[in-house]
Amino acid sequence: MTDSSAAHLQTQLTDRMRGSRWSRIEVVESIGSTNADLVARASGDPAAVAGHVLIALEQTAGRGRHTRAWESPAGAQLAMSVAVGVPRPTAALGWLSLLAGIAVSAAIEEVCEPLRQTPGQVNLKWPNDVLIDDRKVAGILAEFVAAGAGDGQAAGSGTAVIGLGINTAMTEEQFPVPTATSLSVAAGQSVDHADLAVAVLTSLDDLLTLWPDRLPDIATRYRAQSGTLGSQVKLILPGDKEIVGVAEEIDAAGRIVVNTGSEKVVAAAGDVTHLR
Ligand SMILES: O=C(O)CCCC[C@@H]1SC[C@@H]2NC(=O)N[C@@H]21
Repeated sequence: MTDSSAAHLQTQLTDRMRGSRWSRIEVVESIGSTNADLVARASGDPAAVAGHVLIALEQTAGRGRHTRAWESPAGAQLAMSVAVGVPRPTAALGWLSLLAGIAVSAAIEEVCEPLRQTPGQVNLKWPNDVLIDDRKVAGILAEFVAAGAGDGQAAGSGTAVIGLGINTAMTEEQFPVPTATSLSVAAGQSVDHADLAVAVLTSLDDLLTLWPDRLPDIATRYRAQSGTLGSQVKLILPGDKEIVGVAEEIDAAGRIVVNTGSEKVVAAAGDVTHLR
């Protein structure tokens, strides 16, 4: 029988990620929110938490974008947060969550053979929803904790906590919305959480070597994986204003640029629907 305990997963991951930027990997059976936990730790000692990874087999108060709740039923999702040191102020902070989307979609394609066969079947909806056949399989929430005045770090520096939830074994009955999916439903394959976590952490490690100095290289990879860029989209902006247009590009700050025909709207946040 395979050992699916938190302690076993932690030992496997610590072993397999040795030598990477991920200096400490912790796996817990249950937690409120892995993001909330790392954010709290980063607020106490920002420098000490960079490189930490926290995984939970279950979250009881998972956090989604726009203060929504996020469901993480026991054993059915890879729920993981990583802490990344941000040593100096940068306008490219928004790219961290986009970069995480690339890492997640690449990892899914790596571990799910059936999904690798059809390029574009796994794609990204701006900013960082990971879709399979237009249904959401993974979400990402990046939060920034600025270093306090007394931390001895440069102003504008801090820690980014990037949280990601990948629905691995969730069933149709467990989906919070009909537009959700999981790897088992979409690919008909059960995925080993250790293999998936290693693939995500390795890909993140690689992509972070390009951030923030080589944004064009990250942008090229984002565009290749994006279902949004070049498409006709509906964008609901904070405050509920709706626009329709072609998603043309992502700017240096990670904002989407939508051309409505009469103007170019640049948005840092919002909800996109792909129209075609
Ligand atoms: O699409 C979204 O709304 C973002 C969802 C992010 C969920 C992950 S699960 C691990 C980490 N901990 C949380 O509380 N949220 C993120």
